[in-house]
Amino acid sequence: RIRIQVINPNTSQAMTNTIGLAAQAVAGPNSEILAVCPSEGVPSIEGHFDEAIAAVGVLEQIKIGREQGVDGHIIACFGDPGLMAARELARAPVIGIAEAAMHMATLVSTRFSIVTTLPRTLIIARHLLQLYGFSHHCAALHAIDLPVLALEDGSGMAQRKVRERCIQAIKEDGSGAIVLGCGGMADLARALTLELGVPVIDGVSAAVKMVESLAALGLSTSKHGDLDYPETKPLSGQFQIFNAE
Ligand SMILES: O=C(O)C[C@H]1NC(=O)NC1=O
Repeated sequence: RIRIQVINPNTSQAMTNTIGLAAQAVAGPNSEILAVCPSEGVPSIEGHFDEAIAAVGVLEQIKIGREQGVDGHIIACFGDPGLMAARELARAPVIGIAEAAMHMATLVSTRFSIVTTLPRTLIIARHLLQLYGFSHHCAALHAIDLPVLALEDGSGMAQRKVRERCIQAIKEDGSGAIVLGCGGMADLARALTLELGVPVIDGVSAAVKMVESLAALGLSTSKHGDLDYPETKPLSGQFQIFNAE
C-alpha cells in the first residue's frame, strides 16, 4: 500500500476538497490519498508574492508528510511553489502539478495550450515552461480572467469560461492538447476530454499516476548532490519547526 500526500498550497478547504477528490478518482487500488493544505498562509495563489508565502506552508506539510512516512508528495498548485525546496526536505518523490501536466501533454501531443485563471499568473507558467524545458512544446497560454476562488463559488461561471477557452484554443492554437492551469480545475479534465475530443490534462491526476510509477520503480528523490537534505543550522522564530529534532 502506498500513501500519497496531496498538498493544496493555498488555505481554501473547498479547493483542497476538489483536489483531493480528483486525486482519489484516479488513485490505484493500493494508493491512499492524504489531501492537506497549510494551517496558515494565503487563500489563493495569484502571483509571486502569494507563491513565496505559500512555499513555507508547503514545506511545513512536506515535513509532516515525511514524518508520517508518505511514499510521495504532490504540490497541487500550478506554480509548483516550493518544489525544489520541498525536494531537498523530502525523501520520497515530490511532483508539482504543472510539471506533471506538461510532461503528460508532451507524451500525447506535439504542442499543447495552457488555460489558467488570472492573466498575471501566465508569467509563472512561462517561467516553468522554460525551467522544465517545455517552452517549445507550448503553443499558447490563455487566462479566463477570473480569480482562482471563482472556481469554488458555486456559480459555474469559471467552469464555463474554462470550457469556452479550451474550445477557442483548440480552434486557434494548432495544439493537440490542453493543460488545465489550476489545481481547482482538476475535476474538469475528464469531461472536457470526452466532450472536446482532445486530451485535456489536469496536473493533479497526472501527478498521482507519476508518484505511483516512481514508487513502483523504487525511485525517490536523489539525495546525491543538490537535492540533499538542507544544511543544518539553527532556524529561528516561526521556522524553528524545521530544526532537526
Ligand atoms: O496560478 C493559478 O491560477 C492557479 C494556482 N493558484 C492557486 O491557488 N492554485 C493554483 O493551482
